[in-house]
Amino acid sequence: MPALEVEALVKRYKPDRPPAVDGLTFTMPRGATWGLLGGNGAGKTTTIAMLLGLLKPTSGKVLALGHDMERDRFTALARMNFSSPYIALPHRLSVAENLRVYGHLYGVARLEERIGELAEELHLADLLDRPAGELSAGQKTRVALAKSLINRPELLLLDEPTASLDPDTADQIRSWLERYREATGCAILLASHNMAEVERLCGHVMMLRKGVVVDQGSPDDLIARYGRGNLEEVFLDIARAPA
Ligand SMILES: Nc1ncnc2c1ncn2[C@@H]1O[C@H](COP(=O)(O)OP(=O)(O)OP(=O)(O)O)[C@@H](O)[C@H]1O
Repeated sequence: MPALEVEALVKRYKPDRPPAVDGLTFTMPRGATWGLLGGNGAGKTTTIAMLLGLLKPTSGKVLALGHDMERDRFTALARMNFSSPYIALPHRLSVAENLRVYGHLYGVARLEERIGELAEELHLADLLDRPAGELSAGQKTRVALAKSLINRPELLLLDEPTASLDPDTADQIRSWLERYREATGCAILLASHNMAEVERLCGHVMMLRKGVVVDQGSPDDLIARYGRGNLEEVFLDIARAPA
């Protein structure tokens, strides 16, 4: 069974505006890491919000780990998780309290042990007693990632997973994500503007433009097909092509 099956997904926010996502169809296998790329406003966040069931699609269908997100959302959500720089954690709660709240929501067994593991792996030990609202942007990103892993998800949706991280920390997080995927077989869909990150982590990328996938393939395939030296150059070619 695939991690995600998405069929003809459409989101139209306003009847007089073009759809933000316009007929997205794809099947992402278990254990894969895929990238969702596109310029500002291409529809990445809207797509992720629909995949999570946070936003109701205008039409189309999403099956996450075999569960229909319209009818059986809560069974699917227990086995998946997400992280986004756009969703703030409760500000007054400490980092540890935040992780406890989410851990309880997901019914995580041996929660304190899990929080300890994540604190060690993501170097959060010094932050556990600090209020989430007082952290720097990069520290918040790491805490959001810890939150997204609290229930050992089988499907992880990451919107800009290394936003605001310094190059050293971002590199550690990417290595950690690779190890997590290898150890657990978790499927990861990530939206990112960092092409080097996508080239390193993703086996397949979908290029979105105005809510439509205009090209897709492995980073190596795309680079070869466009006759370019890296994914950033491919991205620029696609983004600047006439509509
Ligand atoms: N709540 C909303 N109401 C109306 N239009 C919206 C809403 N949210 C997003 N849009 C529009 O939908 C389109 C896609 O936006 P979305 O946030 O999904 O893009 P994105 O690819 O994530 O962009 P970015 O890289 O800037 O984060 C944009 O044209 C945006 O203006």
